[in-house]
Amino acid sequence: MSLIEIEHVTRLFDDPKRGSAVKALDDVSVHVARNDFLCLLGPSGCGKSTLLNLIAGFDKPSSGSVRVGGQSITAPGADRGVVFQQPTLMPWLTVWENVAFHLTMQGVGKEIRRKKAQHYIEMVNLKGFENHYPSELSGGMNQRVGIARALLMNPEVILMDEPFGALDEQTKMEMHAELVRIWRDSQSTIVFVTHGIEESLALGTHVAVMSARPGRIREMLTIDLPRPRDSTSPQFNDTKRRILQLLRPEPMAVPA
Ligand SMILES: Nc1ncnc2c1ncn2[C@@H]1O[C@H](COP(=O)(O)OP(=O)(O)OP(=O)(O)O)[C@@H](O)[C@H]1O
Repeated sequence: MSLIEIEHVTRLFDDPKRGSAVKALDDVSVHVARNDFLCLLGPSGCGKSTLLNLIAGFDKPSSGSVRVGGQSITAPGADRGVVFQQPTLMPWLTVWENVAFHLTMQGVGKEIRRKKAQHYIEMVNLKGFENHYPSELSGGMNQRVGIARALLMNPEVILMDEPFGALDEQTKMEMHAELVRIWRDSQSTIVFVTHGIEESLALGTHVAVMSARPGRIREMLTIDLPRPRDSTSPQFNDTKRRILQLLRPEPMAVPA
């Protein structure tokens, strides 16, 4: 059984201003196995975030079903950690307090919170910054705090919506290496939204290439390139070319 099962999902959004509806997803079916690293790749507006939000439980499909671990998703849950493009940290809390934020909400004592936070702070390579505030860190470091916060809940699935979109190329590449290591160490399952072809190939075990309006899965690719991924290798570039072909707009049917 797959850990995540998305079956024939359609999501329509009402557009009352225009008296119509937007079909953000159209009959999307995706299965994600435990320990997979799935990248959802496609142009702006193809429904990547909509699909991620359905798995997170922030939204419900108009038709079809979304299950994680065999359970139908109706709301957010501790089995799914979410990392957004902006790390949404509390500016008045230190790094370790931000990482342990969910435990504070659960009324867990300070000593246990501190200890648990430390484990994940070290996992994301932020040792020494425990008592810094978000404003004292770089964008990449803040994003790592957000990742540590999601990992601390030990979720079965980590959902990431363009988490490195705001970072410069150099930092992004460092974060890719870091995230692959974290994914391996924590043996988690990741669904990662991106519009970057190279990013999807640097990270994923699978890439779901989506097409725009209505959002559909054009193809699910298995990426079995050796790690660390070498973006100059012929195999990497062959796969990149294949994805570029898939991302080209589908030709309109020509009347006979
Ligand atoms: N809450 C909403 N109400 C109305 N329309 C919506 C809503 N959320 C998304 N949409 C529409 O659904 C479509 C898919 O949006 P979505 O944000 O999922 O795309 P995306 O692939 O994540 O785009 P981007 O890469 O630009 O973030 C778009 O046409 C968008 O306008």
